[in-house]
Amino acid sequence: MPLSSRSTLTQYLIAQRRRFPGASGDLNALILDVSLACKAIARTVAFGELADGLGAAVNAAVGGETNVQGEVQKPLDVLSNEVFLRRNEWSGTLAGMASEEMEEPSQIPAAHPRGKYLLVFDPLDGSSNIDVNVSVGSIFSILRAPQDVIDSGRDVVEADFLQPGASQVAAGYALYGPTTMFMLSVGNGVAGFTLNPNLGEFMLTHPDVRVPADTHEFAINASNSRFWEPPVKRYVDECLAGKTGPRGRDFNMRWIASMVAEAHRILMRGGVFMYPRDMKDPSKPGRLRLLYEANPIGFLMEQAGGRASTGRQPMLGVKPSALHQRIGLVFGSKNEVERIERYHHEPVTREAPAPLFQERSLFRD
Ligand SMILES: O=P(O)(O)OC[C@H]1O[C@](O)(COP(=O)(O)O)[C@@H](O)[C@@H]1O
Ligand SMILES: [Mg+2]
Ligand SMILES: [Mg+2]
Repeated sequence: MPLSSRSTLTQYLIAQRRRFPGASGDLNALILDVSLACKAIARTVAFGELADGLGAAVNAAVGGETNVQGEVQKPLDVLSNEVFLRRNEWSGTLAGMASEEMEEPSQIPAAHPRGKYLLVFDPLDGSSNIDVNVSVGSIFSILRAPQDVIDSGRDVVEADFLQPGASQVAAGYALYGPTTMFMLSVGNGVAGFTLNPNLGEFMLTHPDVRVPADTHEFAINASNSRFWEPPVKRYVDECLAGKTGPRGRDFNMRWIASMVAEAHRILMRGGVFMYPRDMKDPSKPGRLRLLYEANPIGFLMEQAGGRASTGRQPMLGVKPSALHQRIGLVFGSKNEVERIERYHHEPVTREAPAPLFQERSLFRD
């Protein structure tokens, strides 16, 4: 059956599975469970201050609790994490899960069947935006469990998850915006689905998402400019110089403070996003997390013809060293990301800085 805008996520997955005649269907079952978790979170997010049990405290800190990142947990962070765990632990497709909100990997309870995949997620990205009613989302990455985990059915440990982004079997996110969307790649391009609230179904509305190679839109938290490394300063200064600078054209800037929403804008119309490594806190080589933010978004970008990088090397080639590892992240339109990488590899010469870098930078120290 050919796919159309009336196709559901299930129908799309069935069509994808035909590429692998021997496939068990476990991956499809897992993705459908993830999409169900996202629907449940979408409902809660949509109720806002009215959400049951959350009430006016919807965005207050949970009794001052912090997660493993040392960041304040909101009730919706905790609730979304629970929804992901509960929705996915029964499917029989998973060997284990890991999340931004849990220090250690989560085991599939002994009474439940275990499977061959690992699920890693940021249950709510951009949660500081909840109280101002700005888009948030859930990001997920699916890896194959190491063979000995599959064979023995043993408990998972951190090392099982430390696989480069190129090993992802599938990745995606749900965006809880004016409409709820589910963006997915199973390694065969990127497809986008819009939640039909009447049917409660994700419908295929964006069958083949492509990121334009060029853009005149960039996104970065400019309040960190004094901590940026020279290649990032140079790139931003050149964008800001617009028509009068070396780029010879004007750029627009965006910052939503919700990475998943920025990624969505870039998938839809191009752009470049940067949360680069900087000198703000030497103990943190970047703000965003490799396994459940940078890698899944990087996978989608690359699958849509864009590029994802640390600034120095392709993101998907990085071998992770820790479950909650942070990393500098640059992604979006291919030609711009490649330019930023080039700036990182060019030697910084004090005598010949980028034209506007020292004299006319709007973001000078
Ligand atoms: O506070 P800043 O510097 O604007 O950072 C915003 C960034 O933090 C994040 O919200 C981090 O994600 P979480 O909300 O999952 O912790 C990103 O989505 C976003 O890009
Ligand atoms: Mg996040
Ligand atoms: Mg989060």
